[in-house]
Amino acid sequence: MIDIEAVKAAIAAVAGTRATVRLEGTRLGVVVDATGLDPKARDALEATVKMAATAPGVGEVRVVMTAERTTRRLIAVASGKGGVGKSTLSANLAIALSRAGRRVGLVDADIYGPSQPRLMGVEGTRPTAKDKVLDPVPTPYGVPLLSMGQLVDPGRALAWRGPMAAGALGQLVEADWGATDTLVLDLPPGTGDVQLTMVQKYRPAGAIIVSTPQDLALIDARRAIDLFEKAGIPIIGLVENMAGYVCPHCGESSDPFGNGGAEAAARELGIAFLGRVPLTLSIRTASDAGTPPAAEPDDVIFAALAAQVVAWIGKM
Ligand SMILES: Nc1ncnc2c1ncn2[C@@H]1O[C@H](COP(=O)(O)OP(=O)(O)OP(=O)(O)O)[C@@H](O)[C@H]1O
Repeated sequence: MIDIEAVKAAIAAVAGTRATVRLEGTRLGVVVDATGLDPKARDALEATVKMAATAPGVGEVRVVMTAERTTRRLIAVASGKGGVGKSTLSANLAIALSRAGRRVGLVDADIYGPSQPRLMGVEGTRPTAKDKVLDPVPTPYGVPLLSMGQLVDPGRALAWRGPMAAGALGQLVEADWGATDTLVLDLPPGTGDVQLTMVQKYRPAGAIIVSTPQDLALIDARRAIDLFEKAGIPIIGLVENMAGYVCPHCGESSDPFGNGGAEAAARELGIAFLGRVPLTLSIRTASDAGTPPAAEPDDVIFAALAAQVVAWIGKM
């Protein structure tokens, strides 16, 4: 005999008025209104309701979460030229977004130097596939990953033109991402045909441009912005990487390339300025060792960038 009132009380204790309970024979169905919850809170509520519903005599428990599933958004990270820290930023932003409550996956589309498997601590891991659909590789940071480097041998993709690169990107983006709601896309550096074709075909919701202080006087950042404007993709904003040098010995910060230039450049270009990431030895060593600094409990730098991106997504 099932004590339905006790079961209802147990469910109400964790879900309040969000839950509606129905018993058919020994089958218990619970419909939970998940409106307004972020993806992680929604998962957590589903798990606690399931636990609360498991009572003596109950055969099967079915929990149905209502409210629309959020659509998966691609957030592109781009740079006008190589070596500005686009991959480092993509990895750390993906982790920081995950820590901010989003369900995040990372797509490494950088055919010229796919570095995400190393940055995310899963170098040498190959994804499996089911019916030709790839299964993203889990990483120690709760952000599953697919990388061009896991599909093709280094060097082979270098000569690809746009359509081939976009075809390969399709396998990464259309993989089995499950409940992932945000895909951070690490684009190849530059603003040529490969990047334009990828962007036109997979239409990111928005783009983040990474630049360094010494590039800002140059036209690279502007070229990257033009690329997205041409494709009709909104720019989320500009991140200045390697902004100021933090001495590993005394912790003092200095600005060999001046200070405030990026913010002024963003203003001039008519885009938002998302923040600066300093040039520090620890960012380089931690990233290269596969232990991204955004995963550290005391991270504030990448968390602040992620907060801006979450706010931008919220306004969409
Ligand atoms: N803020 C930083 N402080 C110190 N080192 C950094 C910082 N950002 C990136 N680096 C280092 O700079 C190098 C280049 O970074 P990264 O590979 O992320 O650049 P990229 O723009 O993605 O390059 P590519 O165009 O080759 O893909 C790496 O060794 C990385 O560890």
